[in-house]
Amino acid sequence: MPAAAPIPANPPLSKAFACAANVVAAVIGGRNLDRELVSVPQALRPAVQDLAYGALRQYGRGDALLAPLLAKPLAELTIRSLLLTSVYRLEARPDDAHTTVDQAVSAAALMANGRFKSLVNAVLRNFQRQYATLVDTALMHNSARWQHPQWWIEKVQLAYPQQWRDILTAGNGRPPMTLRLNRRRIDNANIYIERLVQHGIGARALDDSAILLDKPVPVVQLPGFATGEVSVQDWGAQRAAGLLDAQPCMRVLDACAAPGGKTAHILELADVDLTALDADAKRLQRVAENLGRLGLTAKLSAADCMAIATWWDKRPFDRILADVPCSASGVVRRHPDAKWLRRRSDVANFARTQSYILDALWQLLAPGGKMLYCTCSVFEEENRQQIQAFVSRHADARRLPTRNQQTELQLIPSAEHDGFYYTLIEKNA
Ligand SMILES: C[S@@+](CC[C@H](N)C(=O)[O-])C[C@H]1O[C@@H](n2cnc3c(N)ncnc32)[C@H](O)[C@@H]1O
Repeated sequence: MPAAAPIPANPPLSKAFACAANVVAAVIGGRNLDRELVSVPQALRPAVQDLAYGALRQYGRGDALLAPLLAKPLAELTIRSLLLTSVYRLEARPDDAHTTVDQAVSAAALMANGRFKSLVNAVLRNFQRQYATLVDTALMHNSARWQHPQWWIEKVQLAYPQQWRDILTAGNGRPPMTLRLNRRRIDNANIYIERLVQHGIGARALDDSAILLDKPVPVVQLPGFATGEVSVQDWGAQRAAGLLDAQPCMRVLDACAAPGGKTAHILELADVDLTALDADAKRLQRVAENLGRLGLTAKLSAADCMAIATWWDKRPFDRILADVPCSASGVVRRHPDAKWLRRRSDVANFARTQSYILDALWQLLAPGGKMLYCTCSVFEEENRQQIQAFVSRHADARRLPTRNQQTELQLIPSAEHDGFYYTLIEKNA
């Protein structure tokens, strides 16, 4: 096999465009964005990631902007994806429009035997000429205006008559990067912030242990990361360990643990006897890595938490964290592919699985014990409706206050945290 040509240190943008177009086409075809990005050569990855994330974040808008410029829908998915990434960059970098068009046309020459080079050139030049009219027309479509599928917009509007615009807008933004201090190692956020500043990283404290960075940085640049002084964890996710209220020596189950952010936080706050399960053995490996870096220990088991007979030793748990698989509608800005890949029916499927998981885990809870149910969703079927149905099925379940006497906490995505739902349920003694 001939050796692959080496990629230069600063590869031309055309290569990034061609590669991003392939990634976006794969995602439109149903593949996972992050998994596709893993196979992108390292030298190209930052540029490809920016183009692919950007194009997918505003896919509804890009699609509507391009439609009037194409005589008929473009069957060649990679070329359509090249146009989507080009339109994203033209809007994001209006100062660099000449380079965008030039490099996108060069990318087209590298793809599909160069058959679409003239078409790409013509579409992008027309895009520039007709921009104002195209935007006016596109914004008449809801999915272009709010950059989410129509069914998703309707669900959020119905559930949040006041806040739906904020929720959708937050879903289209760039996610914040937040750190969690390991309170076993550092007990004052301001001390760590001073160290960040010495490393040229701006940040502010959100509470005693959560620190919001002014902008994301690679973890290798964080002082003390490798030695377990801090972890990266969204502020909304940091609510879990405190709400669970695990006390020293308790038996705790983290039933859906990977990659282990909440597992580690629980262990940082108290010396508990913790079992961390995940159905995905590969993802469970990340729990092991995270705990190793932080110097923490738990019993790890790759198991389906509902298949109790395969892993449970019949000793009840005092606390259970059920951070269940969900639509991830509260963290869509971190996974912009999800909103276009999901179907309305997926939400009902997630809700069904969540109810099975809840019923299975309830059998494992000691009388007087507490189970914390958590999703990173803003959809009611997975949250309020799920828990209302659960307590009506289980006469021995009682909901406890989470904050201000409310028995549930629905965080909507904001500049400071992602969207999360929490509710704490106690089993009658
Ligand atoms: C929302 S993620 C958990 C995030 C994690 N608690 C954290 O804070 O890092 C949901 C996890 O549930 C796992 N999962 C899905 N179905 C499961 C099942 N039946 N039993 C155990 N784990 C399951 C998935 O593999 C996924 O890792």
